[in-house]
Amino acid sequence: MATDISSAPAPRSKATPKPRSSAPMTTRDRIVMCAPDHYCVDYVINPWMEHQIGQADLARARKEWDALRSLLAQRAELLFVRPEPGLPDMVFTANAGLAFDRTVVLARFMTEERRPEEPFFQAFFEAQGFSVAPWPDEIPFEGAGDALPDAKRELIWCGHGWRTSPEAPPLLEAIFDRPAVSLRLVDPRFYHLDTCFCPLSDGWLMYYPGAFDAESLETIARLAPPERRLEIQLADALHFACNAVESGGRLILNEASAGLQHRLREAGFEPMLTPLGEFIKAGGAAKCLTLKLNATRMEEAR
Ligand SMILES: NC(=O)NCCC[C@H](N)C(=O)O
Repeated sequence: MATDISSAPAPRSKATPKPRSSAPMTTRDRIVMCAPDHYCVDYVINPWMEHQIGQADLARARKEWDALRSLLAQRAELLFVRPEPGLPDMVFTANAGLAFDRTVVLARFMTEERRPEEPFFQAFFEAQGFSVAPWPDEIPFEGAGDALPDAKRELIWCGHGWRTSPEAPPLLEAIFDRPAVSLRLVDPRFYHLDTCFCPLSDGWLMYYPGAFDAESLETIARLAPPERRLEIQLADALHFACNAVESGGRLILNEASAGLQHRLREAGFEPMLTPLGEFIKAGGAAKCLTLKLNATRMEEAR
């Protein structure tokens, strides 16, 4: 994969960290969410859900989700998908698909439990005026849970190994006309790429190395210079620190150790913690509860 990293920016002086914005000041992120009206854990499709059936507290989940929504609404435009009874994981809109400009690739879920969500997400995108890119039914793809745009490098980081097929990245490359870099996930606790990897603005990458095979770590090292790599410890990864949403100049996440928060500030980010423990019972946190509609052109960003 021939991505040129020679234009990577020089590291900012550690003495003068400044919060940065993930988007030009004139644009606001557009983010899709789905209210937890029907949220619960009533099946097990990842290790986080084991022993959690019936354990999610809906009132507390609603409070956590409302707090996340309020934080995001201060600086982003929010759009809402209608929650459907019997589809408790619809709250995790990251998995609905991957959208750029007016085109969306819809999820083709690996697990039977989540496949019934597909038509509802499709209806949402069509109502918003998106065109749905054709996708082969036999190739699982779990949307922006496993496909993370990197604006600086103009590529898409793609995870596979648990939920998304290794055949997905070349298809995404063709549809979105940008490189898709494959990373293999090897730890079942980090079953989606967004649970262990987070591309940030200015080419920064925050990730938990233990979630990847050796070849994938080499790929990351080849495309990102050490001064732009923020490797995190298992304890932070288990608190879903990588499952962060960068929006409006802030980095919103469930939890991060004091050490990680310090490193993020040194790198110029403004971490903002908001507890999401009820959703971690189903294996998701801030990033999973959101889907950014990516705009590559100013006129599309609104
Ligand atoms: N990691 C994500 O992008 N989403 C979280 C999905 C949680 C859901 N219970 C699942 O296993 O598919």
